[in-house]
Amino acid sequence: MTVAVKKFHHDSDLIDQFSRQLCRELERAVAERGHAYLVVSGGRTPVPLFERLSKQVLPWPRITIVLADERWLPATDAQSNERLVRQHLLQHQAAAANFISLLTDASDAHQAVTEVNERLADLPRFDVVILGMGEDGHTASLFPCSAELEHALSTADSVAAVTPTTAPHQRMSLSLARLLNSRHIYFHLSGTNKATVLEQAMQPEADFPVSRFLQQQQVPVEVMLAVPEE
Ligand SMILES: O=C(O)[C@H](O)[C@@H](O)[C@H](O)[C@H](O)COP(=O)(O)O
Repeated sequence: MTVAVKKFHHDSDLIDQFSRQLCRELERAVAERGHAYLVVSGGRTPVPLFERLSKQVLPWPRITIVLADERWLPATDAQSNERLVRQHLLQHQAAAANFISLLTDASDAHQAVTEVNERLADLPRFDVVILGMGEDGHTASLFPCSAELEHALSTADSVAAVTPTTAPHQRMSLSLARLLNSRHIYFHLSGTNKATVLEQAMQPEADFPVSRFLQQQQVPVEVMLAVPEE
């Protein structure tokens, strides 16, 4: 399956097209199956997309949002992905959406794996998964530097606890298997550095965590990439 890469020179053009496409897919999922499941990522890149999506008229009560990964922090922390989603996505029209948190009261993410797996156990195939990527080739919290990487890439569980050594905070990440149990995966990327890493990660011999998504044959992948004009 080939990866479709759509390049934009302006973030705003990317957001226009991406949000329209997402609306169509979410509407279609609700029309066909009665409910839509949307997975979103944290980090800085998705903020303008979240803000745009939050204002769209969609059947939000029939849409459930899950994070691809969470930093193991209270949901009130400025670095929390849940806080980001609550502040920028679950607003306006989208305030009516359902949200499933990846957080528990446990102080260590490893202690929370069973509880979070149970919380996600009944979820069907995701309709749309939106992932980001770091310049080290991580996606979700599948960090190349972490001791738990092989487990997170091979487990049949929905989630894995991950301790990155090159990024702050312990994480709870959806596993590779759970993320690939989806109908459509998007990567939302911005900047020339990420464009370069993407190109490397798409090579057949590349072994970045993100390569597991770019090289698989199971789920269609589309990259929405904003790079300034040369
Ligand atoms: O919580 C997180 O850190 C993520 O979900 C992570 O996978 C993110 O998508 C990338 O690190 C890109 O982050 P930026 O958009 O901030 O570059």
